[in-house]
Amino acid sequence: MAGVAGRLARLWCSGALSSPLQVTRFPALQLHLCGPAMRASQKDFENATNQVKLLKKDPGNEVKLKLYALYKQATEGPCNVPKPGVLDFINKAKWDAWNALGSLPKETARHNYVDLVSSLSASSESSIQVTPAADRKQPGSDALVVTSQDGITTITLNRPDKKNALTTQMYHDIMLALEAASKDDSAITVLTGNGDYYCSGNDLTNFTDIPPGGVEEKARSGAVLLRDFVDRFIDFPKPLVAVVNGPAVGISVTILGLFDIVYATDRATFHTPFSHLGQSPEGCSSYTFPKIMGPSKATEMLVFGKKLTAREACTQGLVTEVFPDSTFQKEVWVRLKAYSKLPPNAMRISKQVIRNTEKEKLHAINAEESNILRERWLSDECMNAVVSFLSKKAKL
Ligand SMILES: CCCC/C=C/CC(=O)SCCNC(=O)CCNC(=O)[C@H](O)C(C)(C)COP(=O)(O)OP(=O)(O)OC[C@H]1O[C@@H](n2cnc3c(N)ncnc32)[C@H](O)[C@@H]1OP(=O)(O)O
Repeated sequence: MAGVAGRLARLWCSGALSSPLQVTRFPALQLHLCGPAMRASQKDFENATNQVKLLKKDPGNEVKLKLYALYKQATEGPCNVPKPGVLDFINKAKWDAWNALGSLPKETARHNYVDLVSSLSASSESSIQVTPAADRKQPGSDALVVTSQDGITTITLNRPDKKNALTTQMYHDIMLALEAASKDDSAITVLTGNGDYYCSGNDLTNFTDIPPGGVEEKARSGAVLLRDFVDRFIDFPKPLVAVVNGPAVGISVTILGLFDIVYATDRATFHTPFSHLGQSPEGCSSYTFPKIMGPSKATEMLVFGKKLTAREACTQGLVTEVFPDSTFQKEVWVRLKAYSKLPPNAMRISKQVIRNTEKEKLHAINAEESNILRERWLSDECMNAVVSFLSKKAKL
């Protein structure tokens, strides 16, 4: 290592690496420096296919056809299926668009697709980062989108029409995403939401999917899932940042105590209405919240369900910094990009020094909270609250 570092230092001082032109003399370095503008890799392409799902504005039929055609050309080559009948308008329009690309090489189609998506992302004022290359298995559904760029892996909750409520599948997908992010080459991992909410907590319809073993079995498997889910946050080895883009409810609030940084828009609120729902705290909040804000403020939140504004949450130490909504995305991502350039191993080790002494305790607390919740889920208080929400009688 010292030899490589020394050689690089000498090259740098001699000016050999100071000009972009001269970089071409070092093919290994060139590999790292060529971005989508020069050549769209398979990873860039995969990432662009994910970015499309996060576009805020509908790009219109013409662009959608163009995207479709380029995608097909990039993945399957020239149009190779029979022309649909004239009355099959939609499929015929798609076929025409694909066929019109003729023998365009797959690589060029891939490149054009990445370019087109990138221009759409820039113009859609997306609240989501423009993010190429992610070398990972994508989650099982569009409800979670994972992207990687500039040393940051971003896990985005993407069910804006349901206020990003967490389905059982999403818990599993978040765990997989954290597992992958812990091993990838990013320095920082971010959790955020798409749309006006950060997250409305546990999807209350999860309670309606009763297995053959009945409600007891449902409560038991729910507690196992909760424990596994929270364990991943306790053990996550890299700096973990919550970019809270809007109101946060339930478990999305409680696990914030396990994050290293929490940035919030001034539009965000923080709400843990456990008593209203006949439930009890999770995500280690029974320990982290009193530690962060003192027992009485924690009681107001966790027992009485007091909803905090972003500024109140910041004063009480749950939120690191609050930004005006109008500049939130810009300011936060500029900040995170700068942090992500810091030496990753140093950041990882410093996090461990800060967090490791508490890990065992947190695991024990998580186990206890999950057990208690298993009982709560079987209570009349909880069942009535869920039925009430599902029959649209009650909201928070
Ligand atoms: C296995 C691990 C278990 C871990 C346990 C965790 C505990 C918790 O997380 S407790 C917190 C549970 N969350 C809630 O109680 C929130 C319930 N939602 C609401 O009170 C409201 O929807 C809202 C205050 C979040 C938003 O109200 P608003 O009027 O702005 O929008 P809505 O029209 O109500 O919502 C739009 C749409 O989204 C659906 N939805 C929102 N939140 C949830 C949710 N948590 N579960 C299921 N569905 C949710 C809502 O029903 C609407 O759907 P429709 O458009 O189809 O009616």
